[in-house]
Amino acid sequence: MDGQAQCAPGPVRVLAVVSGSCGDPIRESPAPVDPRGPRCPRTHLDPRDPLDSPFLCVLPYRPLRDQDPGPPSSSSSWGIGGLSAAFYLSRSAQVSKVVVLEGSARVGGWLWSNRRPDGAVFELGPRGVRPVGPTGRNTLNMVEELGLESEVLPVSQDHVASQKRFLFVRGQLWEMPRGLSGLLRPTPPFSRALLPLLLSEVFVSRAEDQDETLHSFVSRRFSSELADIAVSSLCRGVFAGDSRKLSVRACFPDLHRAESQRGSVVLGMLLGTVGRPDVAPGPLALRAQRERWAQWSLRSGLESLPEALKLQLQSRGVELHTGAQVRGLQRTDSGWTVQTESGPISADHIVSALPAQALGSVLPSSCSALASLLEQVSCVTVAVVSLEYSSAVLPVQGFGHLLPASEDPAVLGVVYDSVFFPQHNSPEGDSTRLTVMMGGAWFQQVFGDPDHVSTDLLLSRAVSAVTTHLGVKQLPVWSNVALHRDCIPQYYLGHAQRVELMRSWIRDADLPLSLVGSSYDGVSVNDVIFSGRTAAESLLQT
Ligand SMILES: Cc1cc2nc3c(=O)[nH]c(=O)nc-3n(C[C@H](O)[C@H](O)[C@H](O)COP(=O)(O)OP(=O)(O)OC[C@H]3O[C@@H](n4cnc5c(N)ncnc54)[C@H](O)[C@@H]3O)c2cc1C
Ligand SMILES: C=Cc1c2[nH]c(c1C)Cc1[nH]c(c(CCC(=O)O)c1C)Cc1[nH]c(c(C)c1CCC(=O)O)Cc1[nH]c(c(C)c1C=C)C2
Repeated sequence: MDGQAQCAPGPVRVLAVVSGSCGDPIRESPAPVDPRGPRCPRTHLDPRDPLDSPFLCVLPYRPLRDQDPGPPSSSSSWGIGGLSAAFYLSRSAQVSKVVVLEGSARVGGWLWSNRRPDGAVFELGPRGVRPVGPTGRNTLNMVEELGLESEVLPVSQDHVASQKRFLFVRGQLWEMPRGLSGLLRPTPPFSRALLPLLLSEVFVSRAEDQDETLHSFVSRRFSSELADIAVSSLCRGVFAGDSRKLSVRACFPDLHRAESQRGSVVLGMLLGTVGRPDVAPGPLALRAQRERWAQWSLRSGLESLPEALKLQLQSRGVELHTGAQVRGLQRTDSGWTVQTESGPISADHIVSALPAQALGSVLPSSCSALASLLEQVSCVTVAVVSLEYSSAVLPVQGFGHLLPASEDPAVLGVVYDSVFFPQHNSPEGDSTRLTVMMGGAWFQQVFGDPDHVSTDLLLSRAVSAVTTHLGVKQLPVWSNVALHRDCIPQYYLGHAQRVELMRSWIRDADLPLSLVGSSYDGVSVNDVIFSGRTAAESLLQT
């Protein structure tokens, strides 16, 4: 639970600090060499602020009768966590005013869609959202409330992109095992059939330790081969991280709950576990269930979601401010003074959607114990290389492929974007859009300091991965290199306990502060939106 707000009687203002600077500006380059030249002219995306420009969201909050003009307003951009917190706070009748401050110039944080003038969309951050579970239903309910139903692009569970995922292991592409045959027969690159592993897992005893790495958990309960190949790849495909360091409890709480509640992952999956409280599906979420969606996006890219949130917040009277970087936070009798570039702001409560380390660096010295916990949540850097080929070049159809760390630390995986969202292709021709993701936990080791890495090196590494992995001899006709510095938090061993400690420290110190965003309770878009809702609700209950 979030730190409970100790709201002083009288006017109550909530200040949410939300980070929004998202790494380097995009470096876009024409295709390496193509005799016909690039099909599209170089496009320039919205410029982003430098990395050190913070992105702030200030949410003053007070009873309706006690209106306050708040700081001057201007429009700007927020990460999905801060926007969501503002969305859930501002729809409450208890809240008369919400003000959002930030330092960058575009909406959405990592929800970042590169829209080319010819209509093609290249996602630079998330490209698909899952509709399942309480958090998936919650996001669809929000999408509906924002009036975006007609923009939704669903991908059904029967679609080839939902059915087929690949691994690139020992220099070859392998389809991940699925269905009965995948269970009964050994399916390369795995040497053993899965069924006996699943059956024997039921008899493996529970761990005594509080927490365990994903690699150790899966080696212990299933096999070291599964851990080395499948789990290493999975951790790279979700956290861009190292399965030998990531915590099972924090990264995949369902697995941890299955073991602790049922004594077995398999039994937990069959019998179910008690987790997050459920969320009632609205009509769109019910449609997703009926039509068996596996994931969804939006017609103009996922960035439309924060854009619609921004419009919704403005229509509710939320004030949106840019150029108000948080320099520091000081405690006052009634809450906080926030030092910003444009002057100090008073607030009774802060909902922070800054990355944990950024929040740690602006807290006052009286909060040093909390700051040192926050500073332990580090992030990894990912190079996202978008490539467009002029024709259908893929030898296989599916979602994409991943590589275990042992295969190639540099390349995490390749997404076959044009397979599952052909609506985002250029309207002309039969092009193939791919995204190569590189670096993550191995970025420094492979590419060195992100400040000094060359765009050409990243581009040529990505193009050669596509050639080697997929046998594509053509060169791309268009490309874009984006370096996302510190974009995915790593939930290392002990993360969940650290987050509990942060929140109990906040409670014990009566600190009017809530923690929102990908640094704490899950990195997916659904998790982050849900964290905004949880923080808003727990604040409104206080
Ligand atoms: C390449 C990529 C692919 C992804 N794919 C998926 C997917 O397919 N499905 C899915 O569900 N999720 C996906 N995610 C995860 C999801 O997009 C993010 O976890 C989520 O958008 C984070 O939202 P947020 O509001 O917590 O953070 P954001 O605000 O979006 O980001 C936090 C930003 O704060 C900046 N910052 C750092 N220091 C400071 C400071 N001092 N002051 C201010 N700002 C600072 C950082 O640069 C960082 O970019 C992906 C993420 C990435 C990067
Ligand atoms: C190769 C790197 C990455 C790819 N996607 C991401 C990275 C770092 C980031 C990412 N992908 C997903 C999430 C959200 C998780 C969730 O709980 O919804 C994030 C933060 C979704 C996802 N992608 C893959 C899996 C197994 C998942 C989990 C949910 C699901 O099963 O759909 C696999 C995968 N990711 C990438 C590729 C190339 C790939 C598999 C072939 C890219």
